[in-house]
Amino acid sequence: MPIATVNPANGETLKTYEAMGEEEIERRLQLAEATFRTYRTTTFVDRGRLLIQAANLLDADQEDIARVMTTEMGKPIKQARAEAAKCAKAMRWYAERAEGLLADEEPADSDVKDSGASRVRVRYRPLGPVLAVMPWNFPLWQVMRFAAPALMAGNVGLLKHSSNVPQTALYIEDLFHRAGYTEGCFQTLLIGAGQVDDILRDERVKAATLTGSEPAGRAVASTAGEMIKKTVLELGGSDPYVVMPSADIDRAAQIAVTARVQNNGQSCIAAKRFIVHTDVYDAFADRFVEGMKALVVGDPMLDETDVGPLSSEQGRTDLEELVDDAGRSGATVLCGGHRLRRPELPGWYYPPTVLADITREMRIHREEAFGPVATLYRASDLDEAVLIANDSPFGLSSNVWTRDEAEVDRFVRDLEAGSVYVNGMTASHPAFPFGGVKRSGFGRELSGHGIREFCNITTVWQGA
Ligand SMILES: O=CCCC(=O)O
Repeated sequence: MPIATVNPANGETLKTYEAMGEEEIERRLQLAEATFRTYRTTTFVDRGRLLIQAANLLDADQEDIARVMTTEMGKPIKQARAEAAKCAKAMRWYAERAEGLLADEEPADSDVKDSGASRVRVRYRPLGPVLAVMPWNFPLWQVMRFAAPALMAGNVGLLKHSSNVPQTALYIEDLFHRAGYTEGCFQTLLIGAGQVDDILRDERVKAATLTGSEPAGRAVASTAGEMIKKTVLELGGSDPYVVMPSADIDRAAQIAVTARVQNNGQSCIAAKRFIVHTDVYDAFADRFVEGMKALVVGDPMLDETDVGPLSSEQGRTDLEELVDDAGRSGATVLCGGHRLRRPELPGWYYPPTVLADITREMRIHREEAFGPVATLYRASDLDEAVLIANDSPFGLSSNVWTRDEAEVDRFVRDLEAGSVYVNGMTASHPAFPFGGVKRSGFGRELSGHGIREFCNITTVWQGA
């Protein structure tokens, strides 16, 4: 894939970039290593000051960077502004808390004594240059939620961003430089996917984090495994959204629409499979379909737009194929659907779609639908709802709607996912761990768990 900005709202190529060659990559790796040697010795106060400055600059740039993101990948402009604001919030969150999150830990006195020590401490030390392979869907947020904790922990970052968001990738590097970070603290590598493997194998790169597709995750994890390097993987999701009879059905249906179409339906934590108790199935389905039909699909630069184009023609083709496959196997299209009903706009649009009568044989039951397409399932009771919810290779997040605390306990006990959101939709927050199980990946981002992922957790044992 060429490194280029191609506007998904009209297919126009606006800017192309040459991939960096071996010499430039070598220069940047050397710089990362050299910078780490000194940056690792800076104080939390110094690091926090830099990160707050970057957050302030980002706030000032909000409208400009929002427009760049929308131009590069098509998200509605209001959501792009919110993404920039969320990044600044996470940067401040880590700037203010990293020292506490990484404070030395002291084991219990009895254990210290038992080990024969006079004192034992656990210290979180940085690892070194970390390679971040990031996706286009939240082009600023995905990077910042790695960069903010990594930089606060004393690591330095190397970014391989998705090839369709080069201007956003370059903006992030520039943002950190303008904030006062030395050049090697955070560098964007404009490279193709084929150049990642060599960089990951380089001894100077100590760890990697990847958010993206399962094949990309598998490739990075397998090289990292061979090289014995730590990785965090955040891959796909096909999150369940379970609605039980005691729920507020109007609200559950209203939030379901947002949960499915946020970011034009291209979010790993978007609710994708709607599993509804048979007693409230019809009521929920009517309201949900009504909400999906009412969405404004159109130019993502307009404030009134709810759903813009998909990020690429291939992305739309993939989604169409999933929907067509379901249709051929007997799914009922409650709204939206196949390409003939695609809105007649020049870009890569796809209409908000709801499919019912889903069976296990359909590809859409097992695969992630990366676009505004929802699948509806009917469950006869809680046990069946859990069975359907867990019948997926993915386990990123989950959503349940019920006012019955016993049911909440059952869902929390049994759902195979990295989080359970009750009476609300999944939304990442700097303070809460984010990540999944099964083929959604491993490791956690955000919170104290996220910042400790790329630390050398060091036991310091002192004798008498
Ligand atoms: O695509 C997955 C990440 C979405 C988010 O953190 O809000």
